[in-house]
Amino acid sequence: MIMHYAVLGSGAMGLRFGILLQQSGQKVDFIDTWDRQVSTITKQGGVYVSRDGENRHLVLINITFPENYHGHPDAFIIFTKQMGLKAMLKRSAQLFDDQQYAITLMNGMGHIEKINKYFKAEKVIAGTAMIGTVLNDAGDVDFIGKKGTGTIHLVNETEKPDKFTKQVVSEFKKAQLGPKLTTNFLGTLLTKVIYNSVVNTLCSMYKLKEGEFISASVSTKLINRLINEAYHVCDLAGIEPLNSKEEEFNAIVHATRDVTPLHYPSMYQDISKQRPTEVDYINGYLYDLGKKYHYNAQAHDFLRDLVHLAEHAEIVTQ
Ligand SMILES: NC(=O)C1=CN([C@@H]2O[C@H](COP(=O)(O)OP(=O)(O)OC[C@H]3O[C@@H](n4cnc5c(N)ncnc54)[C@H](OP(=O)(O)O)[C@@H]3O)[C@@H](O)[C@H]2O)C=CC1
Ligand SMILES: CC(C)(CO)C(=O)C(=O)O
Repeated sequence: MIMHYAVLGSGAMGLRFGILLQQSGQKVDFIDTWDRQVSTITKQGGVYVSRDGENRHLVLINITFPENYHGHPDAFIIFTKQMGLKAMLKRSAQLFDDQQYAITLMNGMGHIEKINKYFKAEKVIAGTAMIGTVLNDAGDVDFIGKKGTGTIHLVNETEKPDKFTKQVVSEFKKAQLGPKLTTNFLGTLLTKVIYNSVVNTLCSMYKLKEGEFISASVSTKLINRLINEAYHVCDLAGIEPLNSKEEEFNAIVHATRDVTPLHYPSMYQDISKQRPTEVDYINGYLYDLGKKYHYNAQAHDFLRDLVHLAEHAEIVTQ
C-alpha cells in the first residue's frame, strides 16, 4: 500500500524528506506558508536539487499554501523552525483529523506540546535527524552528504510503536533516510538537543564549519563543559539520553570530524541570513529544565545569550 504524506513546512529538511519519499514511490504533497517558496516552486514546476553543491537538477513536485490544500494525507511530516510552528499549525488546522499522524524531526524542544494541541500522543511520531540540508534560496535546495549516509531516529510519543509506525520506518528505510526506531521518547529527543547545544551554537557564533570547530584545541574542553551540564540536567529530570557522556563526546567528534566536516549547521544558516535562531529551544531549553530542579546550567545560559548577540551583530554590522 502506498502511503500518502503531506510535508508541512517545505523548507530545507521538509523538501529533502518529501523528495526522497516521493522518489521511493510514495505519494507526497508539499505545503508551505513562505510566499516566495510557494510561488518559485510553482513557477519552476519543482525544486532545484543538488548534492554537496553538484549535479543541480529540477525535481518535479507540487506545492500549495495550507488554505489551498485539499488532500487528505495519512501523515503530515512537520518541519518548520520552532518559532514558526504555532502559526503554521494554526493556518493548517482545517486540514487535520483525529486519524492522521504527525511525524516531526525538528531540532530543539517545544514542538511536541504545540503539535499535541492538534494530534494526540498516540498519533505523534517524533525523532531526530543527523542529516544536513541547505536551502540556497526559494526553490533551490542542497542535500549535504552522499546518498544514504545520514541517520535518523524515530520514536512514538507513547513509546509504543504501532503498525503504522513500523510501516513508516520501512518506507523511510526505502527512501534511504537511515531510520532507527527507539522507545525512549525524551531520551531520544534530548540526545539531539545536546548535540545541537554544542555544535550548532559554537559553529554558528564563530562561523565555523563543523570540521573547523572540532580541529580547535579548545573544542574538547568546551564540549565536555556543555555535555556535563546537560547530562546533569537530564539526570535531575529523570531523562536518560541514548548515549553515555563518553559516547556523546565521541559521537560529536565523529560527526563533526568524519561525517560532515564541511557543513555549517542550520543555525549558521539562520544567523547568516539575519534570521533568529532556535537557540532558546536548544540551550535555553536545557537551562529552563535545569531551573525547574533548582540547578543553574550556567554555560548553556551564557551561550544562549552569546548566540543572541551573534544574531544582533550580524544585523547591525551589515
Ligand atoms: N537544515 C538542516 O540541516 C537541519 C535542520 N533541522 C531542523 O529542521 C527544522 C526545519 O529546519 P530547516 O528545514 O533547516 O528550515 P527551513 O529551510 O524551513 O527554514 C526556511 C524558512 O525560513 C524562512 N525564510 C525566509 N527567507 C528565507 C531565505 N532567504 N532563505 C531561507 N529561508 C528563508 C521561510 O519561512 P518564514 O518566512 O515563514 O519564516 C522558510 O520556510 C528545524 O527545527 C531545524 O533545526 C534538523 C536537522 C538538520
Ligand atoms: C545536520 C546537523 C546534525 C548538524 O549539526 C543539524 O542538526 C543541523 O544542521 O541543524
